[in-house]
Amino acid sequence: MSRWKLITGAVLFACAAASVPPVTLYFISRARSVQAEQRHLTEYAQWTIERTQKTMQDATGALKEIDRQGFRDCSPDHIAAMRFNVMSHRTVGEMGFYQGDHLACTSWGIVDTAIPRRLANYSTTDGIGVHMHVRPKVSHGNFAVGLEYGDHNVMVDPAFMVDVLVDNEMSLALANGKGQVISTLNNPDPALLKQALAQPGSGESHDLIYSSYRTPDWIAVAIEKHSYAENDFRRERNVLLPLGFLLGGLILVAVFWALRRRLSPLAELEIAVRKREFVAHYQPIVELNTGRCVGAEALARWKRPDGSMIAPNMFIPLAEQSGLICAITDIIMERVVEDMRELLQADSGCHVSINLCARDAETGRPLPFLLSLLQTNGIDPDRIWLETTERVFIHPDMARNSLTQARTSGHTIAVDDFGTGYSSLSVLHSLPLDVLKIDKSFVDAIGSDSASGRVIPYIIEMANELHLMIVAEGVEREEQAQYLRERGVACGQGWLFGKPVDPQTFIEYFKTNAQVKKDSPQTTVV
Ligand SMILES: Nc1nc2c(ncn2[C@@H]2O[C@@H]3COP(=O)(O)O[C@H]4[C@@H](O)[C@H](n5cnc6c(=O)[nH]c(N)nc65)O[C@@H]4COP(=O)(O)O[C@H]3[C@H]2O)c(=O)[nH]1
Repeated sequence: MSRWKLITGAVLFACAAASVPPVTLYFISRARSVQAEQRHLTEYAQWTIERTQKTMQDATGALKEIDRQGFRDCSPDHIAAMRFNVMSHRTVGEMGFYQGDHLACTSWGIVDTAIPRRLANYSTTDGIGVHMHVRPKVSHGNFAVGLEYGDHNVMVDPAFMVDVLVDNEMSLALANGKGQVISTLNNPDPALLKQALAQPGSGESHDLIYSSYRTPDWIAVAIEKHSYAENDFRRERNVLLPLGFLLGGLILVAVFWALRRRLSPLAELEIAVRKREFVAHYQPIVELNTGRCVGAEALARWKRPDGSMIAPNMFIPLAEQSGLICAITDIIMERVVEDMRELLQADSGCHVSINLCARDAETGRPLPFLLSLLQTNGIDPDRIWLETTERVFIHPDMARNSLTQARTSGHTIAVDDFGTGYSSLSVLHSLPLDVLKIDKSFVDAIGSDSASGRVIPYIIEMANELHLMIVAEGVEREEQAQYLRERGVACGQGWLFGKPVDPQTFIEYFKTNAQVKKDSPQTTVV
């Protein structure tokens, strides 16, 4: 994924993720405030049913009392007993007695018009017949709830059933167990009441909240305006929203921290190592006297997914610092074997030089891996040169062990960038070295009167004294090649002969330049 895509994706993700906690907590605080208000409404619905049950208890008490007294004759004593019952039960408005299929007398006296007995709308679980909306024909009073037990009935004002002290503009409704409304207080919204009676529990419409409470005989519904939940909502919001913004902020910080980390050069390099995004390019090494190509140095390139190549000086220092260099060395070794297998298997006189970082040169870590790789692919270890730098010689004892091991395995050992370090002659003498590569800075200075230019004959002399083969690096001009040739330097590497190229181009170059060129020391340039 490209850097910009990653940044855009991360910014979008961070914004989306950071908005989740405040938005969620906003809705949670709203839901909590609505739930709190609904609990409050449920309590009112419960109280309404308690009130109804008390009313029923009082009214059925009156009915059972008169039934127990055994009057069945509408005698003055019977009527007096009914009056007494009405007076001693607060919720009872009037009491009546049926004889056969019509009302014979009430607490008001003998009924002289024909009032037929009707079937109750339904019966409660304790056997009381309920007439839901009765207009008392004797007293011409308001609509009442008629309760019937045996042959007696009572008229109850439905307002008693919802006689609850409500706050705000709360409205109440009481219905029987089948959802038929018996009494209301403060005109509850009909549509919402219908919804509340149809499904148990709590709910809301855009401006109202309701809660219902049920028993087998009764359903009570309490309804009020949404705005009454506002106070709770404000309180909840004041606590939860800052927490939401804090969490959102933490998410932003975490995402940007992760993004920064992901975009850091080290993270990029780690991913590149994991994805094995490294390839080797090969720079020819040429025999100066004959112009014959004798091998190449494998130079790492970081090949990005978009095809661009990153030069080693951009990532090798970080790789060395972070320890990722070990993995990169292994990848390059594998690439060399893959790329050059056929050339190295054939007795073509071609070698490939692989760079070892200082730590690997000291510890010898990659040697067993390299050896098994070469054995598996049928390549003689003497086809592989190992390049190390003078830095390794700070710990000559460690370097001696691993370099000896490498040499015993058959590899040629070269000291790279020679002249840039501070190795003494005695240290160099004590180490198992085969090749000395003169650093480009000295080759650049050939022909000039600079200090570097004056040093090069001494480096050559020292290498000869130590019986080391010399490869001069960074040869760009023919006069440099001529100078080196005249002083017996065996090989050169540089743009004069060829720049580092991809494996296929190098193989073609090698095939063209592997023979001795008698006429001209120069080779075909890639
Ligand atoms: N201007 C100029 N430059 C020339 C000329 N001839 C060669 N060069 C450059 O000099 C460097 C030679 O490699 P080095 O001294 O081993 O220096 C290498 C080596 O120290 C390190 N390196 C490269 N690949 C690896 C690797 O696989 N492992 C390790 N540990 N280090 C590596 O990175 C350094 C730089 O490599 P490159 O950028 O490929 O640069 C290469 C090469 O492209 C020339 O005539 N003119």
